[in-house]
Amino acid sequence: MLISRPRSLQSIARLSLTQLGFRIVHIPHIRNMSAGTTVDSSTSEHDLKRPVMEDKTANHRPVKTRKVKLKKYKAKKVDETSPLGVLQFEIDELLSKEGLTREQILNDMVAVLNHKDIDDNPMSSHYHREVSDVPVLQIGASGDGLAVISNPVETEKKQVVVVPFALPGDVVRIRVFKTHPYFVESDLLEVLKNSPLRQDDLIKCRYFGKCAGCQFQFLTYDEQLKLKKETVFNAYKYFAPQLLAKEMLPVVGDTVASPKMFDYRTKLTPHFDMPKKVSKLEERPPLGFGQKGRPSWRNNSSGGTKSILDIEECVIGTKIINEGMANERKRFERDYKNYKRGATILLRENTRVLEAGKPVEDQLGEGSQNITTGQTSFLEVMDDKPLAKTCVTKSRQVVTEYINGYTFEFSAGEFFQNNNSILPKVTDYVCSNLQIANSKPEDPHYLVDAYCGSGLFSITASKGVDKVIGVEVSADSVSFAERNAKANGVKNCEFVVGKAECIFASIDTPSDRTSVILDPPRKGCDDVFLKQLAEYNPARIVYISCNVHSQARDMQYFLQETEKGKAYKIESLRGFDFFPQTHHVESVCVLSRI
Ligand SMILES: C[S@@+](CC[C@H](N)C(=O)[O-])C[C@H]1O[C@@H](n2cnc3c(N)ncnc32)[C@H](O)[C@@H]1O
Repeated sequence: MLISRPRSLQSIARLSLTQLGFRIVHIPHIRNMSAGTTVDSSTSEHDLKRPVMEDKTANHRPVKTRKVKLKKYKAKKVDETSPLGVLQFEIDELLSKEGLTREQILNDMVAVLNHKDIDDNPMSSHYHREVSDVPVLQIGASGDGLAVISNPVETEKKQVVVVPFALPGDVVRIRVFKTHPYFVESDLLEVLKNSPLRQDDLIKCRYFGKCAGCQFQFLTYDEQLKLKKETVFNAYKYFAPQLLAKEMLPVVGDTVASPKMFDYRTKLTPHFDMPKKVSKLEERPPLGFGQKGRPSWRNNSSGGTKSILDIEECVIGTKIINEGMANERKRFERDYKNYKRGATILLRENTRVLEAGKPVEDQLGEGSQNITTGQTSFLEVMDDKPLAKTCVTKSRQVVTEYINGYTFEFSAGEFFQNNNSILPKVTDYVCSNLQIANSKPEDPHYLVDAYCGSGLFSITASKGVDKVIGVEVSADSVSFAERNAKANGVKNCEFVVGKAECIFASIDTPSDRTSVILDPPRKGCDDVFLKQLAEYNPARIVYISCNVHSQARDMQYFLQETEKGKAYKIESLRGFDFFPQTHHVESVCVLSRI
């Protein structure tokens, strides 16, 4: 009789008998099947219901129906431009370098989830194991190392393993702890041989190597900038391959450095979880940031071992943010029993220009307080004028930033760029790239700032143009954009609450005299918007993005799939390092009409 089995069961049987090396393998449902059951190959891999069958042997008793419930493997749908989506491209690239195919690295998820070995251990215990002497081959956009190891069960196969805190050229010992179809996740246990890139003496933070926040502290800053340049190039290689093939990409420019490499983050959000099945906290839970796996390579116990690390200071946070964190931790120590569920604490830097002759304390406003003295903590800083910095913890409270001579106010909980040290460079760069070629000073010049937030680019670019129209979906941000324009004496900006996709219906500025700034959220722009943008046909486009992968996808769509987009070229492309010590890169792509 022909036995047709679903693929995963076939592979379970094959694994069990030929590759595990066990004498007998206890797989009762498979033994029954091989006694003559036919399973339609269209049956779900995961939920097999055996039909009632007539046993043609001895006594004609019907075989009882038995339901075999296999645990399902549910692959989550991922956005291609998310870190997991990008990893798929990086895996393919690694496989092609190593002369491997996807079939050779496919893990049998059903076996991992359902199978037991002769000693009744779950099959996952074979997959999830320590592996030593693993050479790390490449580094991905998320800052994790990638390597190839042998499949522990199907020995002719390999596995791609993601190793956080590992660099190409490192040789490491790892523990594999999670299996996915095309890769496995691991913890870095020990670095056996250092990559030439690795400089552990540069590490400033005792939580580095454990905390999910930073990935690059052991690299020189130059190396970090080089890696980010590669990330920009790779993003276009993966998501805009047609542009690469048709030589429509300029050479990626050097990544623009952040003036501050540490002490730059003006916003941090430490959090804590309520332990499961606990309605009242009896001991203070860890308060800090997420732990990246269970690494042990740095051999220290800082931060504890829970999934949230207890973190007292953050070397990339500004000084006043760290003071606020110290205050809020003390307050949490005192009040944690009052919390009924986990929470996030907002820490946002606020800057005020000090008026001469008035006590500083009277000019601070609300902010994180020292719980012993009840005083708002502050830092006095001398810039071109005397400033006081405080740390705001209430999301509706208004905070102020000073950038390139402009003042910006916004709600502490709303979007605003988090590294103010690099913002003068970025705003200058954006302004200089909005200039329309061959225009005379007397020619009118317009700017549309789609996704304008509280007006950062609209206002800083307003001098060079006759009129700015900003669009933003958050009404709160738009009211701040209006308020910021007024406070800075800027009269040529108009802000609209609405979706960027709707802006073009109401824009009446001549397109060949108009430049457009795009600064969308991580997911990028949608096709409807890009089509309308192409139809509008502006003279120049400056696309700023915190996700270079969605930017690359959008650029290919705009230049290849829209009618009028074909009449543009990418003039320049480069990263800005808004987040030193981390893998993040902000990308700026400039388009002009051919
Ligand atoms: C990355 S932020 C940029 C804000 C601003 N350019 C800045 O640098 O401060 C993206 C902004 O887009 C807004 N946004 C999200 N979806 C939008 C949409 N469909 N139309 C207009 N604005 C949107 C968000 O509220 C957010 O303020």
